Amino acid sequence: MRTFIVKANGAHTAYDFSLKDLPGTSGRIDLLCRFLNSAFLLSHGIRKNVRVWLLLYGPPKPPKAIRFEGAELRARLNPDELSTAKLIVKALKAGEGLREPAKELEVLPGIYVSNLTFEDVIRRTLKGSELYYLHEGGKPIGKVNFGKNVAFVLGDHKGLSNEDEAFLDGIAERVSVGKKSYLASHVVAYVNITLDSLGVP
Ligand SMILES: C[S@@+](CC[C@H](N)C(=O)[O-])C[C@H]1O[C@@H](n2cnc3c(N)ncnc32)[C@H](O)[C@@H]1O
Repeated sequence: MRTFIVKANGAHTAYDFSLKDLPGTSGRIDLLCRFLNSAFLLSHGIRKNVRVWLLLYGPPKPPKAIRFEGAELRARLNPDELSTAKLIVKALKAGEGLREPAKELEVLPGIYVSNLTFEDVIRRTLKGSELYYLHEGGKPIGKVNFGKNVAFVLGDHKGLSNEDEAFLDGIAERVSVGKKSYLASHVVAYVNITLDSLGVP
């Protein structure tokens, strides 16, 4: 099982943006759409062994956590950003009335929304997976011995904050796919393909 956790510090937590201008109005939800597509899509199918947590921390009411489960997804993830953005909008609308800190609401099969924090999600994930933080300065990915259940944390276009990094220190090994800073959606595609070649489920 592969889990990808992306912390999007500016991504809006309510549907107060324009689908016609995602990069300019949503706090970069366009980036999250490309991330989801790279995490799940194969040429003719979907990766059922993938879970993605989107942690949205932008205005007006952070946090919002949206979980996508490959094994349960029925809604079509298409390569275009707009249809993926509409799934995120659906989740944000469904989560508007949520008050409980830990309750997850199923929005569509395989898509859940909650008020879980980044730290909550990391703690949950640690119970069943080895945790890695994808970072340019980390250990080269080819030198890591991965187990069966692996989880990776990534930042958005601005990267993780010092506080987020301090929280991960000691609980997540830093792993790198190269010295250059790549787009998060490219990194997740590279990690998926590398894990495929290493035979990691
Ligand atoms: C666009 S990058 C963020 C760049 C941002 N300027 C920074 O300084 O962190 C988005 C995320 O992709 C991951 N990433 C980018 N390049 C990477 C690399 N070479 N190896 C591992 N992870 C990488 C990191 O998790 C990063 O936070």
